[in-house]
Amino acid sequence: MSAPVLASIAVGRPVRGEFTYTLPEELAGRLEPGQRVLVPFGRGTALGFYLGPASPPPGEKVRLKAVQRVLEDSPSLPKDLIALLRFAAVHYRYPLGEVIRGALPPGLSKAVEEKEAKPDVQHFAVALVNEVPPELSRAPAQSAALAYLLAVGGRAPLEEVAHAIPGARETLKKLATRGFAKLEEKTVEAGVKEGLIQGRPDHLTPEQAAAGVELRAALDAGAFQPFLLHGVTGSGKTEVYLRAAEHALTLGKGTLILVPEIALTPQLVGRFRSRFGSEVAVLHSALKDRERLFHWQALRRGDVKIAVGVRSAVFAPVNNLGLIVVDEEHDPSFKQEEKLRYQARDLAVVRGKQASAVVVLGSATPALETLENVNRGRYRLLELKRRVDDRPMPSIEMVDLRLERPREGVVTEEAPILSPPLLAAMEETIGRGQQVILFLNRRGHSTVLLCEVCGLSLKCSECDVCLTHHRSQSRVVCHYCGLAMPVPEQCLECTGPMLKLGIGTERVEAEVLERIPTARVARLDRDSATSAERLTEMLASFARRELDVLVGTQMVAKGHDFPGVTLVCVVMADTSLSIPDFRAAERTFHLLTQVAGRAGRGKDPGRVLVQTYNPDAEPVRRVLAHDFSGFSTQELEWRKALAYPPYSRMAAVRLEGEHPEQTASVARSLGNLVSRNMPPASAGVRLLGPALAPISRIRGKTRWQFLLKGPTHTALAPLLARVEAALAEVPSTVKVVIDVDPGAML
Ligand SMILES: Nc1ncnc2c1ncn2[C@@H]1O[C@H](COP(=O)(O)OP(=O)(O)OP(=O)(O)O)[C@@H](O)[C@H]1O
Ligand SMILES: [Zn+2]
Repeated sequence: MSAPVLASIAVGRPVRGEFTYTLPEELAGRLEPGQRVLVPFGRGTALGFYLGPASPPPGEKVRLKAVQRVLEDSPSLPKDLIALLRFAAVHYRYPLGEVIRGALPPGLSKAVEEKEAKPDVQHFAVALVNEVPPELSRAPAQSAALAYLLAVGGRAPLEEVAHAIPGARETLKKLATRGFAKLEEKTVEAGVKEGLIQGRPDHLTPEQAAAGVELRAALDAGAFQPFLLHGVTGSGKTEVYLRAAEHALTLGKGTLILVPEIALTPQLVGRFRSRFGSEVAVLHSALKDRERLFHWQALRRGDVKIAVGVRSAVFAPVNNLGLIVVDEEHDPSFKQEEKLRYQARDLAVVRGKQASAVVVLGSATPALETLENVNRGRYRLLELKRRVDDRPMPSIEMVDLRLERPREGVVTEEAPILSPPLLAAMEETIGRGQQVILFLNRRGHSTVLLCEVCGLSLKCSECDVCLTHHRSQSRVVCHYCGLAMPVPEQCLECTGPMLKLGIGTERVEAEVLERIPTARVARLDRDSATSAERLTEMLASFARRELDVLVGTQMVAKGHDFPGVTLVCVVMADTSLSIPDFRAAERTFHLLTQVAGRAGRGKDPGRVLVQTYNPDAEPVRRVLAHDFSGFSTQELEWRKALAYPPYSRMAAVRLEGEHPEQTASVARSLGNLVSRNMPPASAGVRLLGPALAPISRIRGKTRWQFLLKGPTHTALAPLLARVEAALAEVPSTVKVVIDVDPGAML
C-alpha cells in the first residue's frame, strides 16, 4: 500500500497553526491551494482551507483523519492572498483559520458549498442632471440621493446608494419619474467598460508625468517595487493613481486602492468610478453579505479588475494583481483595533511582495515609518512638490493666543475663543463670497466640567475620562462608552457651582453664529454626521457653496477638494499635543498640515490661521514654516534616541478585567514572566510596564498594559510566545490581547 497523500489544512476555528489531514484517493492531486473543504474536527466537522501538501508529522504515529469533501470547484482564495493571510496569522499572532474566515465574505466563511452570488445583473442609478435642481429643496431625501449620485460621478450601483442613504431605492424611483435620474439594469461581464470618461485632464503636470513614467516602467517590469508618492496637498496624487491603474489594465492586471474612509472620500471614489465604470468594485465597511460575496466572486473571476475599499479591502481577491495604492497612507484608520490587529498599509506592502506587484503609498504627510523605509533605500521616492497649475501653497500664519486674547477677565462658559484676527479674516473671506473651514479636534460644547469650589471635574462613572457637555442635547456624554446624563447644576461632591471649560466644535459653531450672524454655518463631526446620508449631503452642500463656514473635527481635514475654500482656521493647535503617545507630535503635525492643505485649492490663493498657546511647540512651528522635512528629521532623531519605531519594533500586551485587583495581579505576573525570560541586555529588548493604561478604565473595566520594544520582531517573538502559553492559566474574567505594531497607545 502506498503512503497516504497528506494535506496541510487551516481550520476555521480559533485554534493556532495548521493541521495535517490525509486526502482520500479521489481528491489526491485534484486539490488546489485556497480551496475550501470540509474536515472532521473535534466531535464534529469544520470548514477547512487546503493550503498545500504536508509532510508526515514528526514523532509517534498519530492516526490522521481524512478530508471529507471539497466545497467548491475553484479556490476562493488566490495564491498571493493565502501567502498574505499566513503572514498575518504569524505576524499578528492570530489563529490562521480565523484570519482566513475573517477575510472571506460571509457566504464563504461557513462550511457550506459555494453559491453563486446573484445577481449577475446589477442595477445602476444614473443622474440625468448636473446639479441638484432648486425644486428639490423641499424634498431632502431626493436631494440627498441625487447629491450622492453626483458626488460619485453621476452613476452608481443601486445597492451602494441604498447603503449610503436609507430608503434610496424608493427615493430614486421618485427621482426617475421626475426625470432627474434613471435606473438601469446591466449584466456584469468581463471587460465591460462604460464610456463615462469624465474629467480626465489632458495634460499632466511635469511632476505627475515623471511619476507616471516611473510607475509605468515598474508595472511593465512586473516585479515587486514599493514607492512612496510624497505629494503636497493639492498636487494631484489621485491622477497619478488613476493613470497607473489605467496602465495596469492595459497589461491585463488588477488594481487595489485602499482609502481611509469611503463616506469621507466620495470624490476619490467618483474619480475612479467615472474613469473605469463597472470595472470598479467599491468595498465599504457596511456592505450586505450578498454584496460582499458578489464583489468577491466578480474580483476573483477577474470580471472586475479594480477594487477601491477601506482597510479590510487589503484582502480583496483582485485577480492578477499588478498595482496596490494606499492613499493617505499615514492615516491611523488603517490599523484595525480588534480581533486581527493588522495594519493594512503594512499588509499592502507584504501583499505586493507576494504578488510581485507595484505598491504606491501616497500622502502629503507620510508616516515616519514609511520615510525611514525610503531613507534605507527600501522604497523609491516619487515627489510632487508643487500644486496643480502651479497654484501657491497657502500662507500659514500664527495667532498667539497668549497675546491675542479672545477673552478678558473671568473664565466662563461664554468666554470667546475666536480671536480678533481670526474673526476679521473670516468676515473678509465670507464678504468676498469665499468659504472657510474651522478645525478643532474636539466635539461637544465644553470638554471639562469643573467645580469652582473643590476643583473636582466631572468624570464618567464607568471610564477614566471627563464627560463632555453637549449643549444641543442638554446632556453630558462620555466619548468612550456613550454614557449620557443630564447636566448637573452643581458639583456632585460639594454642591459648588460648575465651570464649563475646554472647548468643542459645538461651541465654536455657536460662537461663529453669534459673531457673524449672516454666515451660513454647518458643523461636521460624529454628532452631526449621524448617518452617511447627512455626511454626504453636508459635504455636497458645502461643495455647492450653500454654506460659508464648515466647523469640524478631523473629518474636515481628510482629502476634500473644495475650490471655494480660501481660509482655514485652526481653532486650537495644542489639543492633541499632550496625549501620552509617542506619536502625538507626528499626529498633530499631520492633522495641521492636512487641514491647512484644504485652503487655496481653486484659482484663489489660500490662507491659514493657526491659533495656539504653544507657538514654540515643535510640530506647530514646523507647520507654520511648511517644513515637513525639518519636522521629520527632528522627530526621527528623537525616535532613534528613545528607540521608538521606526527604530524598533513594538508589541503591546493589553489586559482588561472586571476586578481591579485581579487584573493588576495578572498584569504583574505576566510582566514577571516576561522579565524572567528577558534575553541578555545586549539583545536590546526592553520591557515597559506593566502599568495602568493611560485611560485606566473603560466601560467599568480596569485596563493594564505593558510594552515590549526590540530591534526586530524576531527578538520579541519568544517573549510573546511565553505570554501566549501562559494565557491558559489566566482567569476568564481578565481578557488579554497581544497587539503587534500597536497604533494608539491609550
Ligand atoms: N494634470 C492636472 N490638470 C488639471 N487639474 C488636475 C490635474 N491633476 C489633478 N488635477 C486636479 O487638481 C485637484 C487636486 O488633486 P488631488 O485631489 O488629486 O490632490 P491630492 O494630491 O490628492 O491632494 P490631498 O493630499 O490634499 O488630498 C483636483 O481637483 C484634480 O482634479
Ligand atoms: Zn464612559
